[in-house]
Amino acid sequence: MARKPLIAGNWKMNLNHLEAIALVQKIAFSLPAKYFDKVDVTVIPPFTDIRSVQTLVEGDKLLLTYGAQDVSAQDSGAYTGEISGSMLAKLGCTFVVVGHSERRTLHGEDNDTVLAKTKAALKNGITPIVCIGEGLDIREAGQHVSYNVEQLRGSLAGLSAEDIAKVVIAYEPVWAIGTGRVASAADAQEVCAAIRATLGELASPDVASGVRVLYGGSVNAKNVGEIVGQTDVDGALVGGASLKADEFATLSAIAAGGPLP
Ligand SMILES: O=C(CO)COP(=O)(O)O
Repeated sequence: MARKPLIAGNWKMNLNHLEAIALVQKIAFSLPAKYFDKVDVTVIPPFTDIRSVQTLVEGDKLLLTYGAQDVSAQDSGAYTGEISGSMLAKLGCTFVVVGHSERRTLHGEDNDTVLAKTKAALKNGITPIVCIGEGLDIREAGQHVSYNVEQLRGSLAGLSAEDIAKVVIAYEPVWAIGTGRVASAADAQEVCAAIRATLGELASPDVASGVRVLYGGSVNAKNVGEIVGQTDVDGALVGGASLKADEFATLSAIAAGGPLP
């Protein structure tokens, strides 16, 4: 099944709502409509920027989409500081990142939490981008494939094939995030292929062939072509390079198969 590449820019805790508007305008200007037939492009700003991004995207009928970096596992109630899936749906979010390694590490999110948040996204019609990835110790011990397969199984445990068909998976080796140390294209392919095989077991080969599996970790305009050229890599979750309009537009164009803007 042909899978349309997805380039998702995870801004992390960067840019206020005014800076967000400026960046989205620049990206949209740099990436004319013709590219969007061949690549889906989404920005994932902090919560406080989303309303402004929504107003801009809807007002100017931009073709890029947007999402959030996290979602509560709860529907509503006494959960100070949490943001619900229905709130994000109301803001027009297409995607939500779930289980990013920074949340797994800094906020103690385990697979059960990630699963609950994945369900919260699905319940509200938002596509979860479920993140998995090994640390350097696991990679050096040669355990990365089995580690990622187990993390994937835990993060999707009990979901129906119909639900699995609606998720995006992001493989982000922790040692490659923000370090400038990108996994080789072969490394990315090895784990992404194992992810797809596992999705085949959890759902069906047919479902697995339609699910987008992204790579993330020091992706930039120079390395994105080789990475998304791999059979089982369907795009990228981009951190640092997504904060620069020109670079993000260029790498999105490369993922679309060109030409460069
Ligand atoms: O964590 C990432 C995206 O979610 C990757 O970040 P960098 O692209 O800055 O390495």
